[in-house]
Amino acid sequence: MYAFYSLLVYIFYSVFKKEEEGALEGEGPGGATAKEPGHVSMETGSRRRSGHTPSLRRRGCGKLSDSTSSSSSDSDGLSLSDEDDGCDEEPGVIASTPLAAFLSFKQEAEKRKASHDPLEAGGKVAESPLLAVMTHLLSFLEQYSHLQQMQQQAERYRVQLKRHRAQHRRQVKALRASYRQRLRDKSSVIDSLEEAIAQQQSPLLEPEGECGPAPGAQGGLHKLVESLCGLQGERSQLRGELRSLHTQLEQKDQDRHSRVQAFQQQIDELQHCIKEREEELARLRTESGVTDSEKRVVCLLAENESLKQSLSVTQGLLQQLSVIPSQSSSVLLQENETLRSRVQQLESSLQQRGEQLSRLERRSEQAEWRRGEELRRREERLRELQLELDKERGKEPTVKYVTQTVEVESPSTLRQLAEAKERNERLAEKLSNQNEKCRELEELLKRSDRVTANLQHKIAAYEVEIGKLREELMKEIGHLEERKEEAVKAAAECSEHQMHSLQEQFIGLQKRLAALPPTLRSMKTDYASLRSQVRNFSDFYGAALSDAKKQLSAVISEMSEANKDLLEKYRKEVALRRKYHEQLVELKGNIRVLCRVKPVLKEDQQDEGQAVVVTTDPNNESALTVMSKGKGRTFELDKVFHPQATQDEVFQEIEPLVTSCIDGYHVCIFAYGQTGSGKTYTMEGTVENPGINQRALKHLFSEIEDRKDMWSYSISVSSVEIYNEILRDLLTARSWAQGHEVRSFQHIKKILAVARRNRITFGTQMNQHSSRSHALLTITVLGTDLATGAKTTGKLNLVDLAGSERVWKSGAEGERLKEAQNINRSLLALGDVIQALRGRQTHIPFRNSRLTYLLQDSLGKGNKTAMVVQISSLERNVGETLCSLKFAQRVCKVELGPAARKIETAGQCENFS
Ligand SMILES: Nc1ncnc2c1ncn2[C@@H]1O[C@H](COP(=O)(O)OP(=O)(O)OP(=O)(O)O)[C@@H](O)[C@H]1O
Repeated sequence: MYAFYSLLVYIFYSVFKKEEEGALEGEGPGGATAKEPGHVSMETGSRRRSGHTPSLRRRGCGKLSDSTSSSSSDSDGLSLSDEDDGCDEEPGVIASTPLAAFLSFKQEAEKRKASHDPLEAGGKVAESPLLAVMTHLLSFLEQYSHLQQMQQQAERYRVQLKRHRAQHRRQVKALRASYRQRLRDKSSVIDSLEEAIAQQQSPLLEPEGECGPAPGAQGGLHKLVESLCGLQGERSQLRGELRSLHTQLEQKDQDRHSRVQAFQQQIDELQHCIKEREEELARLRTESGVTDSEKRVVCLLAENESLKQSLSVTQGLLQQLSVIPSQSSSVLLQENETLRSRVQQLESSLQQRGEQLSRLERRSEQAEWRRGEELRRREERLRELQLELDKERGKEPTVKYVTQTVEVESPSTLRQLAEAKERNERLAEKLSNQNEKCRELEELLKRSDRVTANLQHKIAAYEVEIGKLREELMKEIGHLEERKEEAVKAAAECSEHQMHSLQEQFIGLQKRLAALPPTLRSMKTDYASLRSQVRNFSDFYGAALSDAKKQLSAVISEMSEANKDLLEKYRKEVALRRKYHEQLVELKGNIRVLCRVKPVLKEDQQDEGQAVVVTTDPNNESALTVMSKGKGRTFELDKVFHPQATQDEVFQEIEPLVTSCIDGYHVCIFAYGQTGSGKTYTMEGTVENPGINQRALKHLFSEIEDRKDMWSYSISVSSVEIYNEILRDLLTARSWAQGHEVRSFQHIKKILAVARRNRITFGTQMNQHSSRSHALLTITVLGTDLATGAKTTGKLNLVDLAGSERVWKSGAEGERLKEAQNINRSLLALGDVIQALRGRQTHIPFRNSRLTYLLQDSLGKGNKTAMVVQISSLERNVGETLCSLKFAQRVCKVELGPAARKIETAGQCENFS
C-alpha cells in the first residue's frame, strides 16, 4: 500500500510538473519565472522585500499587474496596455490543466479503489494514515482548484471592469471635449456678435441732437438687434442643450457610478468568497497540513503512526515467534517432545523387535544348523540302526517325517524374518528422517530467534532515526512557523501574494511529497522487506511445522500399522517358535549336555608348569579333546563352550529350555563339575556378569510381558540348599522350602541376593564352603490362557551342585570326609538316576538322595534337562576333568523321550507329549 501511494504521489508530481513546465514553456519568456517552483519562491521573496506585488507575474502578466495596481491609485493612468500585453489567454487555463489531470487521476484512483476488494477498500485502505493524508490532500486540491477558478473569474471581472471603466471615461472625456468645443464655438460666435453689436451701437449712442440717426443706419440697427436677439436665443438654446448635456452626463455618471458600485459589490462579494475560501483553505491546510512543514509533519506523524502500528504488529509477531518456546511454541515443542519421545519409544521398541527378530533369526539359523547336525547324527544313527534292524525287520524311522516338516517350513520362516527385518530397516530410515526434520525445526527455531533479534535491533535503530527526524522536523516546524508568520503578515498585504505563496508551498509540498526523505523511504522499504521476511518466515515456519507434524503422524500411523502387523507376525512367530522350539528340543533331545571349559585365571597360574590339556575345536562346537598321559581323548557332547565363551552365550543355549518352562514344561538345569571349575559362576554369576539363574528369570519376565495379551502368569520361587542331606530354605532360614511369589524382575533380584547371602551365612556359621552343598533355585510358573482358561504349570529347577572331586584326592577327614561322602552319595544317586533313565528302566531311583528326590519331577521322563559340565583345562585337574566328561557322556546317552506339557483343561491335568 505504501508503495502504491508513494507511486501515486510520484505520478501526480510528475504529471503536474510536466504539464506545468509545458504550460509555462508555452507562455514564452514571460513565464520563465514560474518554471521552477523553487525559483518562484525565491523571486517572490525578493519581490516581497522590494515592495512589489508579484500577483499575476508568474502567469506572465506583469504588465497587467502593474497597470492594475496603478489603476486603483491613478485614474488618469488608464491605458489600453492591458489589451496589448498579450494576456488574452484565460489565466485559469494554465493552472487548471495539471489540476484537471490530477483530479482525473484521482477520479481514476477512486474508481480503482471502488473496484478493489471492498474489504481492502473499506478496511485496510481507510485505516492507512497515508491514505488519510492523501485524501485530505486530494480534497484540498479540489478546493484549491475551485478557489483558483473563482479567483480567475474575479480576475476576468476585474479586467472587464477596467476595460468598461476606461472606455466610459474615454467616451465621457470625448463628449466633454466636444461639448466644450461647441460651447466655446458658440461663445465665440456670441462674443463676435456682441462685439459687432457694440460696434453697431456706438454711433447710435452718440447725442441724437447733434447729428440724429440716419434712416439707413436705423434700419441696420434693427437688423443687428434682430440678429442679436436671434443669437441670444440661439445662445440660450445652446445653453439649454448644454444643460441637458450636463444632465445627461450626470445621469451617465450616476449610471456609471451605480454600475461601478454594482461591480464593486460583485468584487466585494468575490473577495468575500475568496476570503471564505482562503479561510477554508487555511482550515484544510491546518487539517491536512498543506505547507511543507505541516504536510511533512502530518506525513511523518502518519508514517510514524503507521510504523508504530506495524511495529506493534511486528512486535506481536515477534512475540509470537519469541513466545513459541513459552506459549504456543511450548505447545508445539511439547508436541514435538512427545512425538520425539514417542518416536524414540517406537524406535527402541523397534530396536527391541529388531533385536528379537535378529535373535530369532540367529536362533533359527543356529537351530537350522543344529538341526542339520542332529539330522546328520540321527541319520548316522539311523544307518547304524538300519544295519541292525535290516537283519531282523525293516522299519521306517520317524525322524524322516520331522526332517521333512522342518525342511518345508524353514524357508518361509526365514523369508518372514527377512521381510520383518527389511520393514524394520525402512521404519528406522523413516525415523531417522523424522529426527532430521526435528533437527531442522530446531534450526528453524534458532533462525527465527536470530531474525527476531535482528528485527528488534533494526526496529530500535529505526526508532532512533525517527526520533532524530522528529527533532529535525520540530526544528523545521519552528522555522517554518516563523516563516509562516512572516508569510501571514505579507499575505495580509495582498491575498494574491498569499495565494501565490500558498501555491508555492503547495508545489513545494508536492515536491517534498515526491521526494520523501530517502532515509524514510529506505526505512519503509527495509521495514516492508523485513515484514515480508517475517511473514514469509512465519508462513514457512508454520508450513514446515505442519509438514513435519503430518509426516510424523503419517510415520506414527504407519508405524502403528506396521506395529500391528509386527504384533500379528510376532504372534505367529511365537506360535511358530514354540513349534520349532519343541521340534528343536525334541531333535536335540530332551536331555542336553553342555560343557564349559573354565578359562585359566591368574590364581590358577600359581603352579608354573601346569599345562592346558583341554582343547576345543573351533570348527566343531560339539567336541573337545583332553590330553592325558600323552594320549588325546575326544569327547562328543551337545555343545562345548570354549574358555572365552561369555555368560550370554551360555544362556543362549539354555534359553529354549527356560521358554519351555513358561509353556508348561518341567525343566532342570544343573551345573556339574569339580570344585572351583566355575559351577557357581555359570549358575549365579557375579553382580556385574550374572549367570543362568538371573538371566533365566529376566527372560521369563520378558516372555511373560510379551505374552500378556494372551496369557496371564504368576511366578513363585524357592531357594534351598542340601548340605549333608539336610534341606535348608535359603529365603526363610526354615528347614523346608516354600514358594515366594514374585512380581517383577527387581523383586526376584532381591530374593536371589537374600539366598546368596544366606547361603554364605550358613556356610560361614558351619565353617563350610558353600560349594560343599547343593543349591537349588526352583521357579514355578503358573499360566492361564486368557482366551480358553487353560492353565499350565511350568517348573524350572536351577541347580548348583556341590564339587565332584574325589574324596581321596581332597584328603578330607572328619566332617569334611562326611561332607564329601554325602556329596559323592548324592552325586552317585544322580548318576544312578541318569543310568536308569539311560537304560529306560521302569524304576528310576529318585529317592536315593535328597537331591534326586527334589529333582524327580524335572529330571524324569517327559521332562527337559540340561547339564552344564564344568571342567578345568589344567593338567593337574585332568583326572577330575576326565571323570566329569565321562559322566557327561553317560548323561548324553539318556533318552527322556518326548517332553510332556503340563496343561490343565476342564479341571484335569493332562500330559501332552
Ligand atoms: N568362565 C569363567 N570366567 C571367569 N572366571 C571364572 C569362570 N569360571 C569360574 N571362574 C572363577 O573361578 C572361581 C571359582 O569358580 P566357582 O566358585 O564358580 O567354582 P565352583 O565350581 O562353583 O566351586 P565350588 O564348587 O567350590 O563352589 C571364581 O572366582 C570364579 O569367578
